[in-house]
Amino acid sequence: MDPTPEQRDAIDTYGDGIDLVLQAGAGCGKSSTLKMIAKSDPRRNMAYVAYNKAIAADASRSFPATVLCKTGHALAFDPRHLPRLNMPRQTAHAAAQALDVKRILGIIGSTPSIPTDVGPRKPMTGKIIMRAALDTIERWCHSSDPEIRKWHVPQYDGLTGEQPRTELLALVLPVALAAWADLTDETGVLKLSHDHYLKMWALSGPKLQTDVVLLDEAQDTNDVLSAVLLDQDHAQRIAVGDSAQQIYSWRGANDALARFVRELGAPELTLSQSFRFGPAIAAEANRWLRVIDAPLRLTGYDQADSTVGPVANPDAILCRSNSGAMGIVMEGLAAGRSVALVGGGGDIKSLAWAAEALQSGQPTDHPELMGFPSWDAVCEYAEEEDGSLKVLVKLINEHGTGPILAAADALVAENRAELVVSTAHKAKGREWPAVRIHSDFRAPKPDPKSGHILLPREEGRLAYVAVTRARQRLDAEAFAWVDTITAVSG
Ligand SMILES: Nc1ncnc2c1ncn2[C@@H]1O[C@H](COP(=O)(O)OP(=O)(O)OP(=O)(O)O)[C@@H](O)[C@H]1O
Repeated sequence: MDPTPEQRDAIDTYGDGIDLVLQAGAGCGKSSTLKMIAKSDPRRNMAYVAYNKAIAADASRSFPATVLCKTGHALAFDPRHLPRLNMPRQTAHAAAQALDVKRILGIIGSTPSIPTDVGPRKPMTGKIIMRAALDTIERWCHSSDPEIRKWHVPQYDGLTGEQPRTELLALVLPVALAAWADLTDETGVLKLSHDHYLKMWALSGPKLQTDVVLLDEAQDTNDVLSAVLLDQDHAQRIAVGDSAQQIYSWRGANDALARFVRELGAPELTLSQSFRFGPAIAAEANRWLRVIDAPLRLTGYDQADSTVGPVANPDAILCRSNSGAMGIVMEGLAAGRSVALVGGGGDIKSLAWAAEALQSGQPTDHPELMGFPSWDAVCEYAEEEDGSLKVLVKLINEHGTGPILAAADALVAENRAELVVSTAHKAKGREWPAVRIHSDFRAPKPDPKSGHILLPREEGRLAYVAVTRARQRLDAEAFAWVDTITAVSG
């Protein structure tokens, strides 16, 4: 295949031996370009860093042998971690007992409680404190910060006010510090996770034995990994991705493409010729790129036939939330179709179990619901907000948790499904012939101060990701509100 002028430019700039950023729009032949680069220079060793195992395995099969294809975790892995990684699954309750949370906090007798934003005090059992401490360690592990600090403790819905937050920090931080000390101690008792050894590796200041580092999907990279790769000053550093597809900043990921430009002064090249879809879908993508003020515009492939309009039987339906996706799964099952949910039913099951616990008066350590003392408090809170909690409450109050759990158990594998349902987040990197966007992507409400219809920029990027998953037919009726947006935030 002949390189396009943009691909030629990328190969030539690589040949100049300088650090480089490659902004590759959806379906614009990013992998092909990286292979062209690797083939242009067979004498140098390259390390291609993929964002998941499947992509690393795929790349290992198709890239030249000079390219080592691994995830960041695989680069960091050391077999000495195996016994701690292979420990049996440890619940927050078991971890709290193993670490003896009560001893760390000097708790004698009754369970401590903290105030909540919605009124009643919430009992903080050892299990809940441990869960929050482990969440804190996870957030810190994703950062490039050398020490655990209070900003690593997640913001939990229902516990965001000053007093709840202060009291939460006083319980969680000492346990997080003790848990990390345990995890780094060879005789420790807590189960190790992949993020834990990645952080240990990063803290050791590793140097990769390679001439070139290629970071893929760089728009959503945890700082812990970007910092290691930026530090490889003996190597030529290349970041590849699409800043307009950054959709995981809410989980702490950052745009490493921007970091490479800022910190290395790397020039930024663009691939804008899409080979995935034709001009109609490219136009839909460009509407969103315009809304979010992205510099990129896609050119549709003139040899691909694509249409935008109602699709009766899509291959995939993309949703904003897990609960929205579950609603579609249940509709599909009720209509007698075989349905797959990308990523499986685990997320929705744990939400349903957490709701069940609250409904029967038990506390839950599920991060989305742990800030609430009761199911009524969740419902009350959801009334006032307009996000995913509202969709969850509606789903659970409408169907009950039993049918939701049964539907999760009735899911089939994607290759056996008549319909694939996915959140837009989990559809990252995927494509289907015919895609419908679900109506749980809601139009933003007017901002009370300015009157603007204000769209958070990351929501606009998510919409761009969603519409660009379609190859041939796109039903984006649910995004009819795109033209009403008058401002973006974030
Ligand atoms: N220069 C080219 N001429 C013709 N077809 C091309 C060219 N470059 C890439 N393609 C085709 O485009 C399609 C997508 O390419 P590739 O797999 O490299 O993209 P990708 O890495 O999946 O892109 P993205 O990550 O943006 O989805 C492939 O079918 C590939 O053969």
